[in-house]
Amino acid sequence: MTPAGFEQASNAKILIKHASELVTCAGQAPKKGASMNDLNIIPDGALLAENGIITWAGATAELPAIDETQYTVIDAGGRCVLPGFVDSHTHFVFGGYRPEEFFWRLNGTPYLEILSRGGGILSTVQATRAAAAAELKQSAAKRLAEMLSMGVTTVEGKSGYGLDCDTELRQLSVMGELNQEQPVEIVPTFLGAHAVPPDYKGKTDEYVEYIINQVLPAVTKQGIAEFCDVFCEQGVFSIDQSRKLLQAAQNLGMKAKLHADEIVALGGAELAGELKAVSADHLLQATDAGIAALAENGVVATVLPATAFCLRESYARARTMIDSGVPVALATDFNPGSCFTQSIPMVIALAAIQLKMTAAEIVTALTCNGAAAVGRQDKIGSLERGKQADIIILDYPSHLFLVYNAGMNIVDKVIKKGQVVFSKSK
Ligand SMILES: N=CN[C@@H](CCC(=O)O)C(=O)O
Ligand SMILES: [Zn+2]
Repeated sequence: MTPAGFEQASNAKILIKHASELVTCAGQAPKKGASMNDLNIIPDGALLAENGIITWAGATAELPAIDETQYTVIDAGGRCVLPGFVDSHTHFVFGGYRPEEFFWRLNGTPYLEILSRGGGILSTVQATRAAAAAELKQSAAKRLAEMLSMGVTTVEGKSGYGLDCDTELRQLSVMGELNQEQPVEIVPTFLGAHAVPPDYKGKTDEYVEYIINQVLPAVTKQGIAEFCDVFCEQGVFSIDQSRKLLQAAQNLGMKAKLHADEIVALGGAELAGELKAVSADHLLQATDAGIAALAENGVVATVLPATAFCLRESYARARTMIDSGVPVALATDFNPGSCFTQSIPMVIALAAIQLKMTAAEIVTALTCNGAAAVGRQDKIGSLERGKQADIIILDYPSHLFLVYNAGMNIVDKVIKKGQVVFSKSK
């Protein structure tokens, strides 16, 4: 496995030809309802890119006349080519680990009980506060490299393990630096309202005021987060507290996301609709009314089946969401507690088997709908003229193998902005 140097010239020209399937995912994004099955596949497809941007996509037989010696030429040799995956919900910058918690949960201690006893998220907060930026950066870089090898070309990353101004800013600036230094594009999200820190125990309203009055302004002043998120959950942040915080963030120009209806049906999906949040995530317990609110307001439902699996909870009703016209994205939720896996193959397997999504819907959910969940659908998520050349080449001829070769990583090559940044084969 050879991750090629990201520092290579980005003005390189690249030609990919003879893709058995060029899965373009072209068209309006996000896709919803039946259109989530529209992958717009070009058989025996080809693609040209220059300066990191796709200039042409079509059938190999119709390639424009070009001087191939000026291009990096990749013959896909009858394999499937598709847009890079967007992992639109992760918490990949953190200190410490919590393996013991996984087993407490398996033995019956609920996730929220561990948190209310001062463990869970709060134990990662302690470890993250104690970690220097360089240490956080080193472990995060390794996690990004693992994601890249599974075809992830863009990842959303959340703060939320500081719960104080300094550490939240440190997590976000680590993401900013990594964004410049390695190929996986990072979309930073401020999650200061991830839990109530010990010094504010029993004073959640005061903590929300602290976030609104002190931390949010510092984050926006530095311009280091695009989204603001909140863990809207029973015993964590209420609907009213979440609304107040997200409205304050929206007033400062940030876009909203919510951890919604994960453990308890609190009405987070309805709040996401009311606020016209970009995405509502988890949604294991979302009600019919909540799903209707997402559909009416075009909120992307980011479904995280690996978390439900690791928590042994019932899965989000992705089928109902799709059939109700909600644009659905899939993501890993990689974090040190509820879901310590960045495995895209696992997410795909769970989506097919447990969420009953089709292979095409899964590809849509991980590409153009994932792009919409991070507000970048105009730049990434599909292979069409004008979009960024973020591309995956599989080991096999069809996207169906992503599901069929259950739980396996079948990504052979990853191209980011027109450069080969990961290659399993020569
Ligand atoms: N549920 C809230 N936040 C994370 C878990 C964070 C943690 O347990 O460290 C999630 O999305 O699953
Ligand atoms: Zn999360």
